[in-house]
Amino acid sequence: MPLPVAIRLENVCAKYAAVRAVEGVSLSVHRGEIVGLIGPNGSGKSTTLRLAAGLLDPVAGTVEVDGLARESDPLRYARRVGYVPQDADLYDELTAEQNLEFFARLYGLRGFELDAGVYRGLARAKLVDRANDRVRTFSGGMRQRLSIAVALLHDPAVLLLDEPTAALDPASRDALFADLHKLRDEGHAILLTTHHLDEAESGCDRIALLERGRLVAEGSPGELMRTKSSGRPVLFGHLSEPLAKFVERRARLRLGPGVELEITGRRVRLSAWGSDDLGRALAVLLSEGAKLDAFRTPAGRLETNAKAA
Ligand SMILES: Nc1ncnc2c1ncn2[C@@H]1O[C@H](COP(=O)(O)OP(=O)(O)OP(=O)(O)O)[C@@H](O)[C@H]1O
Repeated sequence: MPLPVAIRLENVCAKYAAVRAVEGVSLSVHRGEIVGLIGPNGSGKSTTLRLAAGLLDPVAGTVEVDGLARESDPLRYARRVGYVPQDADLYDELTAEQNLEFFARLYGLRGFELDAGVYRGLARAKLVDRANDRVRTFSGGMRQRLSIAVALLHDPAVLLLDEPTAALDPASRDALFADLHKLRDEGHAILLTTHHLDEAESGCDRIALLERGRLVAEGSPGELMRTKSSGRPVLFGHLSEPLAKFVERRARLRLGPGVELEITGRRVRLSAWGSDDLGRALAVLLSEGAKLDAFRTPAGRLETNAKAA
């Protein structure tokens, strides 16, 4: 029997001035479950997460954690939610311990509770032996672990992560998912966004697919594979060096119709209508100077196709 629902979005809509970013999304995440929000750029993933975090007010619909509507008690709601933004909100010039202490004080921890929270955070982030090192000396994986430990300082039931793997290499990404699986098994409800279908497929219990602000499919990775597989070839890669924005723009101009290129941090996803087109697109990317460490095209894996949907 599934554990109770921890976070529930019911028919939620969000706008930025005239831009309708999320339209009528209903989604629940149970305790002991990891749900991955996927979708193309601009489909509303981050906005949905910000709604769930209580950082953005919906223009319609309700958002609840453990049955508590945000508007009824915003402070209690905030205590139940941990949010890890895309760019880690850490202080580079402070040490790991000082960062944890700073945020723990903001959460109102004092005395023994404060000391215990900071130590638990260091242990959770596997940074006990780096407690006194400044964050600016940390790798992407270490920063990400520390950000998650900060988000969990007040022991929330719900953990929300925006593109948590964007700046991670494949080994750190796998380590992150191992940590998330442990948190899930401890009973946390986890909602995360990703561009990468392969990691949603292997790391999440359920996937929700957004397109143009609407939830267009939801289910286990297996279910979505059966209903949404389009056979469109896709390639996942990892850049050994970040791609300059102007190079990315130039490559996009040359890629031609039907080719989709998504770059998140160092992670690359390229898809096209056919294998030949995909090969040509890869050649364009490489000729523009992209340095891909590794790439793979998982045959028969979950792939969505916004144009054909
Ligand atoms: N602060 C903002 N002001 C105005 N429009 C915004 C703002 N943030 C997002 N939008 C718009 O809202 C829509 C949804 O954006 P959102 O960032 O939620 O999508 P996303 O799926 O997370 O995209 P990405 O994968 O690129 O991060 C887009 O049209 C975007 O341009």
